[in-house]
Amino acid sequence: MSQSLHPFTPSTRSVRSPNLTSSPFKQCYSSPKLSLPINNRRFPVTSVKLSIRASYSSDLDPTSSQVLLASSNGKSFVGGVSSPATQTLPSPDSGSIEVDSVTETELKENGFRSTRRTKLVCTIGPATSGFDQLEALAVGGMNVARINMCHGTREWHRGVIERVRRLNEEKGYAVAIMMDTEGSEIHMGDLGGASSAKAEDGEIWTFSVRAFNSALPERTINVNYDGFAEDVKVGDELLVDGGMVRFEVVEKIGPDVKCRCTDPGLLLPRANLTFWRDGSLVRERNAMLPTISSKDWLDIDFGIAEGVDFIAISFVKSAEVIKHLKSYIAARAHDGDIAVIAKIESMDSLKNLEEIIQASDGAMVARGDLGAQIPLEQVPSAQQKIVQLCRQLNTPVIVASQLLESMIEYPTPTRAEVADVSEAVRQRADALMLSGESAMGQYPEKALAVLRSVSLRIERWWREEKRHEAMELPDIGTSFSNTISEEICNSAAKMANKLEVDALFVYTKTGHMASLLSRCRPDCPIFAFTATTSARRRLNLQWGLIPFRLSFSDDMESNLNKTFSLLKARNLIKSDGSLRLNCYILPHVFHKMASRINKKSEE
Ligand SMILES: Nc1ncnc2c1ncn2[C@@H]1O[C@H](COP(=O)(O)OP(=O)(O)OP(=O)(O)O)[C@@H](O)[C@H]1O
Ligand SMILES: CC(=O)C(=O)O
Ligand SMILES: [K+]
Ligand SMILES: [Mg+2]
Repeated sequence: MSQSLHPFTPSTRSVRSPNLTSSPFKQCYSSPKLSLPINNRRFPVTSVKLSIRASYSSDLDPTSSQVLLASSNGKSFVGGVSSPATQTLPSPDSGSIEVDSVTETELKENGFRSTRRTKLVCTIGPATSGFDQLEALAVGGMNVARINMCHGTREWHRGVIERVRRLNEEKGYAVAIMMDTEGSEIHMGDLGGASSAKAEDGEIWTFSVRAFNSALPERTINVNYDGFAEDVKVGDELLVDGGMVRFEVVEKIGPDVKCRCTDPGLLLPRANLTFWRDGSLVRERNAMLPTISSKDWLDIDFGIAEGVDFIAISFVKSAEVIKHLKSYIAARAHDGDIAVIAKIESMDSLKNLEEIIQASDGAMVARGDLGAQIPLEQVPSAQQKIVQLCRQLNTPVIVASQLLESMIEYPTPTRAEVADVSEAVRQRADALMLSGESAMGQYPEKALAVLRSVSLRIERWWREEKRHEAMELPDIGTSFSNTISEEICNSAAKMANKLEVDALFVYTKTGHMASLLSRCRPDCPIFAFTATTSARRRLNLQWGLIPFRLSFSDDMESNLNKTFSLLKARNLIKSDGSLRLNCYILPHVFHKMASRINKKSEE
């Protein structure tokens, strides 16, 4: 057998764990190759001494997460590709491993190191809600399907959720579902059922808060916010969708506001409205509207009942609302957690950015509305800042809106759009999102293919040319055990880059260790083995993680044996065992070392 294992241990053998005596660990311990960076600035011995006692007595379960690096010499993949559609899926019992069939194909075709790291979110609308259309997106690399509660009925969304779930079950995908709330900002009504309306230069349109029982009169738009007619003034500028269409307020007649179109364009149902006075956004009483409206709460109940994986909250203003929603979900969601995503799309959210990101399980740079609230030229720097901060605070981040806007109508993107997508990938956002391109565009699959190919190309470029500037990652652990996890992941990622290994393996119950590894953005993909289907789906949003579902125990040796035999059985590694493991890292090895050092210094 050509398999050889080299552990990541100090040169002394006395740290050997008593239960690690049989194959494959025997071999590991016979040829230790690496020495532990004990003097590493990031893992000072003194801090180990100070806090080691606390770590055993408190929340740390040294075996709850385990990290391993794997290398295959780039040759250990078997070429045979099984079609996702025809593959027989193992049942989710303890003797099986589940991985997304698209990823599996990609791993077999391209090798571990060439898998896509940037995750892709597609908004599902009329253009993509059918089973076959959803399947085409799944095949094309959709990791998360987003449903926007601004549009459609709950019944309609329920149908989408059911189809995505069926797709996952029948065809072996792991597409997660994100529900996006409407929020209570001002928006237009649904255009009386029309899919769009064209506003021409100079035309007079009526924006009204009246309820119309019959059909809407011509050139009339319903506004959802009762205070609208009172709050606007003659001379104000009215921006639809952040400036896609512009009007000037010319007259107010009771509940009706007459406006002249100054920038013509297409009005879409439920488009967002903002009004500006003397160059500033007017935020009258609407600033007092709740972040989560009564309709949103009903939608949230719906999302919990349907077991969605993520709930994205529109127009978040502070961390309070996120905390409130998380406790609401914790009290109600029985089937695993639902992650809460804060949409950064208002001035308030920028003001309270750090506390919002701290409180959330994820964030979205919602550039559509953000660009209506701050000057457009400030959106790129806001994006960069949000993406960086999210990574520093270990919160996954999605870059959303208008990435490939022209592809709603045309089959190829503009060069500028490709450059925009590249920039988001280069910033190493966790995920990119399609909105109208996939919801109601003419070329949803093509748009997704562009996101995929640009992501792959930029990621490769950056690996090959080492373009990435190192980002200072601040310590975020709030307890000693968290700090240990963090340091282990930082070191593992560093080693993985240096040794050019093919993958990092992490066994993680909650996904926390996996996300700490993802935060380091290593050069190789991270195989995250997790015990539940819901945790696996949630990991789908994070950069570089390849989530597997696998039942595992606290016995690392049996986990590894099981993982390798299951990966071999799936043809993900060669059956002759030629996958070479360069090294592995186990938290309890660190702990043993730490306690030894502790003892020694006491002697
Ligand atoms: N479920 C749906 N039913 C009908 N049309 C939809 C649906 N979802 C999206 N769309 C269409 O796709 C467009 C873009 O979708 P997206 O979800 O990005 O809308 P948005 O209203 O701009 O987003 P947000 O309200 O979150 O800022 C929408 O303006 C709408 O026309
Ligand atoms: C996605 C979203 O809500 C926005 O861009 O405004
Ligand atoms: K929304
Ligand atoms: Mg928005």
